[in-house]
Amino acid sequence: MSTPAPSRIFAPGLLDGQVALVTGGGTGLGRAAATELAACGAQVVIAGRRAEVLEATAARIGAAASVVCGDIRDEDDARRIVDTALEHHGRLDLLVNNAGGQYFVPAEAIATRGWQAVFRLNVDGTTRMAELAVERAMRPAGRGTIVNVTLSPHHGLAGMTHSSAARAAVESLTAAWARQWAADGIAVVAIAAGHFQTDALDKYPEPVRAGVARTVPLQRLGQPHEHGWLVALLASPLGRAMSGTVVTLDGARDNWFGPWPPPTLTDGDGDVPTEERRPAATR
Ligand SMILES: CCCCC/C=C/C(=O)SCCNC(=O)CCNC(=O)[C@H](O)C(C)(C)COP(=O)(O)OP(=O)(O)OC[C@H]1O[C@@H](n2cnc3c(N)ncnc32)[C@H](O)[C@@H]1OP(=O)(O)O
Ligand SMILES: NC(=O)C1=CN([C@@H]2O[C@H](COP(=O)(O)OP(=O)(O)OC[C@H]3O[C@@H](n4cnc5c(N)ncnc54)[C@H](OP(=O)(O)O)[C@@H]3O)[C@@H](O)[C@H]2O)C=CC1
Repeated sequence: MSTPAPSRIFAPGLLDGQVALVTGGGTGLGRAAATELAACGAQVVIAGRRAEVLEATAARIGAAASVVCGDIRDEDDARRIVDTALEHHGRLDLLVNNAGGQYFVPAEAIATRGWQAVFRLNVDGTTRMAELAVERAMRPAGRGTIVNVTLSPHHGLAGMTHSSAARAAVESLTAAWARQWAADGIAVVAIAAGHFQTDALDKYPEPVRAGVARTVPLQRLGQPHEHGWLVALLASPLGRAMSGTVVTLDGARDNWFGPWPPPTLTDGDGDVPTEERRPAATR
């Protein structure tokens, strides 16, 4: 097994001896975070539902990475994910609550089950993982950092209103947990991510994808390694001092505004598209 290439921007050994658990660590932003954490010296445990995706990422990272399969929406799976990390390494310094998502849909077309699905994943799953990491690893050790990754909800996410509400809830939980767990030596920070170039964008309706970079004042999508750098920074001692903070990483996208629906998004009848359902086998 190979050792990871050193970080391009951080001092060698910044995170030596640290153990990180990254949910959704097999793909996109989670993979970039796990890769950078390993490059800084951390041991990384990556979690998700698909073994083959996780194994491929772990092979790319090398000996610093290990894999645990599970669904963060399931209580038993979530506990097993945390316990596996602890059994392998005897400690857990960092939880990156990265697994999350939603589907693109006009607000008035969101079914109750769809609203619940988005909350189960983004709010309930994130909460479950944070509480388990605190109870089983961080509080007993008297130290730890939790990084909650959200999609910035700061100006409302038209086209993803369920996610807008869910991500705002996670930001609020971040502030509350930071106060609640401070005496246990635990720091909690959120990253409000803008729009990043990951494979996950392929699932959105074509007109949404086509216009997405233009909604970023920097005029380009964020690159996953930039997100990885921020996660590594928050895993460093500086992250502990930032507990309770939401860090926005978005190329100034929070400053962008425009009409809803954007003229480029509607069809001849003025309707906004909803993204295609995933095939049943992958749900
Ligand atoms: C380009 C613009 C965006 C740029 C920024 C990018 C931001 C990102 O976050 S990219 C990362 C995206 N990644 C993901 O979203 C991955 C995770 N997402 C999911 O797993 C699903 O989207 C989920 C959150 C809906 C959870 O899936 P699951 O619990 O498996 O839910 P089901 O597929 O069983 O559906 C339950 C329920 O939800 C409604 N629904 C789901 N998908 C759609 C859809 N495409 N259109 C309409 N309705 C949908 C529906 O009500 C489903 O109930 P049933 O119809 O009874 O099955
Ligand atoms: N790309 C972007 O522009 C932005 C993304 N984000 C957020 O960043 C995070 C990562 O996004 P990105 O990498 O682009 O997208 P992905 O869809 O690739 O990432 C989602 C990851 O979470 C895992 N996951 C999903 N549901 C569960 C579950 N129930 N239990 C365990 N793991 C799960 C998936 O793996 P598996 O399916 O195998 O379980 C996958 O690895 C998400 O929260 C996303 O919403 C935020 C802002 C912008």
